[in-house]
Amino acid sequence: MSRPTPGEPQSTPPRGRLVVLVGPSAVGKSTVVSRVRQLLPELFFSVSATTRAPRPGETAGRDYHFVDRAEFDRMIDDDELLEWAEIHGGLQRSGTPRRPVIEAMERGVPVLVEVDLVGARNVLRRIPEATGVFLAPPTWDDLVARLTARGTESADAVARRLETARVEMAAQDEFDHVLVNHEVDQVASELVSLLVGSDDSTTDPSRVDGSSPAPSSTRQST
Ligand SMILES: Nc1ncnc2c1ncn2[C@@H]1O[C@H](COP(=O)(O)OP(=O)(O)OP(=O)(O)O)[C@@H](O)[C@H]1O
Ligand SMILES: Nc1nc2c(ncn2[C@@H]2O[C@H](COP(=O)(O)O)[C@@H](O)[C@H]2O)c(=O)[nH]1
Repeated sequence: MSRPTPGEPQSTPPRGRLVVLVGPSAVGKSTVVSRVRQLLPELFFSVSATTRAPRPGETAGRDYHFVDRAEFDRMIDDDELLEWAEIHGGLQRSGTPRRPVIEAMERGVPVLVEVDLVGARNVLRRIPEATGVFLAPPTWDDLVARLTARGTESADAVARRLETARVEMAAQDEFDHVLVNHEVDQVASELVSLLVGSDDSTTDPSRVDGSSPAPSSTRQST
């Protein structure tokens, strides 16, 4: 294997793309993310730290790093989080460990971060090259049906999540893409395109603004 000679510029891989996924509770973010992880095994999915308890079926280290409030506060104090937020009116705190995200991008690996609205705004402000994706339900009634059918929250928690959802739905225009989760496989493959660049606008001479063309289920939000 040949080594670079001293002084010779070393080639570094292009930074991996960072996609920030946001959407109201029960729109299907975790379901879509699981599918994306199957379709794109090289993906780095950012595992958040959270103070909430695991749901049935969730695995520590895969779905979340479940930590207590003291450990979460230590992570904030030691500046280990790229962003963090109080979720659902302070019911829980969740945050994105910074180092793994930056290191994966520097290795050229695509990165997917799933956060709430506050977290998404903070990541997009701190890392302007990131692509913001809002996952929307087909209709408000579909969202309510998914949340209640999941059956993981009390009636109070459902009401609080729907309050948060109204605020989140009103913010969808802030994002680069709005994907409507009619069908998990369709949305997952659109996210894969955004992560690995088959949407690359440089291959489309009709685009002169440098922006990415919209994937097929992207809705122009009004
Ligand atoms: N395209 C879809 N069509 C019908 N049901 C769906 C679809 N996508 C997800 N679901 C269902 O909706 C429910 C909520 O999905 P999921 O838990 O993935 O949502 P989430 O956005 O991650 O929620 P939260 O933010 O509360 O963690 C689940 O029961 C899931 O099976
Ligand atoms: N700001 C952040 N928000 C996060 C992070 N990880 C998850 N989330 C968001 O929290 C809510 C609730 O999620 P749940 O799994 O408890 O139902 C949802 O909007 C997630 O996107 C994070 O690291 N930072």
